[in-house]
Amino acid sequence: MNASPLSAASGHAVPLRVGVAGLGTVGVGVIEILRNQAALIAARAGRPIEVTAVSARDRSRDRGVDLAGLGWEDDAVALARRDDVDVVVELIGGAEGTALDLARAAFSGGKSFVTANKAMIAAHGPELAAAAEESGLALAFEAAVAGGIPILKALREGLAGNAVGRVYGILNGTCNYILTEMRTTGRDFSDVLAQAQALGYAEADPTFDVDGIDTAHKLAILAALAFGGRPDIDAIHVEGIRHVTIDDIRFAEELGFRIKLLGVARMTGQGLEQRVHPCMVPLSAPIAHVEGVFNAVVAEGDAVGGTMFQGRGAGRGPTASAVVADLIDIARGHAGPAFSVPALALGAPAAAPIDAHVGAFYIRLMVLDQPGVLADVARAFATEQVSLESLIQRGRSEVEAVPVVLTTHATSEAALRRALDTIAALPAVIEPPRMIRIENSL
Ligand SMILES: NC(=O)c1ccc[n+]([C@@H]2O[C@H](COP(=O)([O-])OP(=O)(O)OC[C@H]3O[C@@H](n4cnc5c(N)ncnc54)[C@H](O)[C@@H]3O)[C@@H](O)[C@H]2O)c1
Ligand SMILES: N[C@@H](CCO)C(=O)O
Ligand code: NA
Repeated sequence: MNASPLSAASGHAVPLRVGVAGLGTVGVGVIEILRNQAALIAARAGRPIEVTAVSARDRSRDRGVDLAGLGWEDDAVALARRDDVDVVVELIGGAEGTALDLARAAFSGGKSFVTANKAMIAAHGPELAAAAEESGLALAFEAAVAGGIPILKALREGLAGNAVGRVYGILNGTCNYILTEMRTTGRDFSDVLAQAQALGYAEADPTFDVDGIDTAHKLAILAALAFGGRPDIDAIHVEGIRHVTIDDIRFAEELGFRIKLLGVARMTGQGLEQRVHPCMVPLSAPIAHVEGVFNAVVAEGDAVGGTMFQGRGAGRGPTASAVVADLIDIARGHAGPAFSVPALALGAPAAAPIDAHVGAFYIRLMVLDQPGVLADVARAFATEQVSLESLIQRGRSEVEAVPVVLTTHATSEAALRRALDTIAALPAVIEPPRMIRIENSL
């Protein structure tokens, strides 16, 4: 257990002593905020919060923060055994390995644990929450979802009186930054990704960002808080943004949409639907205008209706802001359960398959403009009872491919996929059809 906030003998506030593992983008940010705002934080927490020890890979590296006077551990797990550490903050990353060893060691060593590691919480959150709760310790991970936006607190506390029907959002700053820069500058994907990495937004392995995996980790955690189940990454249908082209972005604008990578979790008659994929979002929806590194989360409760939270989802200051808020909760002595119910009460809701999804679709085909092609395409949709809403064809060439863009009315995903299989096999369709789901109900 942490030391009690007030020393009985002196009446002086006892500091909360923090060990930080990982001194990269976020770790350095946490040390900076705790130092730069020490007086304000002590006043709010009722006692000072002080970093006493750190662990990182290279002791000699200049990180722009003064580490003099701090304990140093080459092995991060050793932080969990130090007498001068009450709370361990893990900012290394990775679902397994050192991060997980450190989390387990913290709880067995009687220390609370704060992390920004969504990969680990999505995979092991319930086990770690149970270990914390058994010992009266805190597990907190506000920084893991939507960076600086206090969305986990909002779901756990502010919306606690609501049954949530749907929660969705832009949960990856790197992807939103890439899509925004592609649209506004016309630059290509890899160029913009390198910039997001330089700004400290991207994961150590940026395929986690661009392939939707990071969004899925965050959605699994959000859904767990919103619907009271264990995070279930395997139940999430995941697609990333690699296939989104400048052409798609331009067609979207023309059709009155903007392309966003969304994570959506919704309770349906067939179970909990969880999906991560690029979406065509109507320009009239507020979330269409959340740009750059900004994230947004919309949570819909039965009593409150829709609520939207917006802020920076990645980067040093925003992410460290959330870590420090968790530390202040722990210093105050009211961190609450890690999820919105005790870990042992987390359920396992049935998963609705993606084929059961019903919605409108944007389809882009690259076709040779020969007589009869569009008739064949239209017939494939008609056979599957897929009703078309609009069609755009650009250019004219019987030897070079031209784009044909179609949008559908609401239809079942299973029927749409069968139609696309038929269309992909047409000789005049020379690239795999590209499909982007349209979200009209935002
Ligand atoms: N950067 C962001 O915007 C952001 C936002 C939200 C969450 N996160 C999460 O925060 C965590 C840290 O991310 P980051 O961007 O600061 O990463 P980073 O790569 O900048 O920093 C990680 C640090 O950990 C150190 N490290 C690696 N292995 C170690 C070990 N065994 N012992 C001690 N130190 C070790 C590395 O040397 C590095 O300095 C990750 O879980 C990430 O998913 C990052
Ligand atoms: N790589 C993540 C960091 C924040 O979790 C992002 O781009 O959103
Ligand atoms: Na957050």
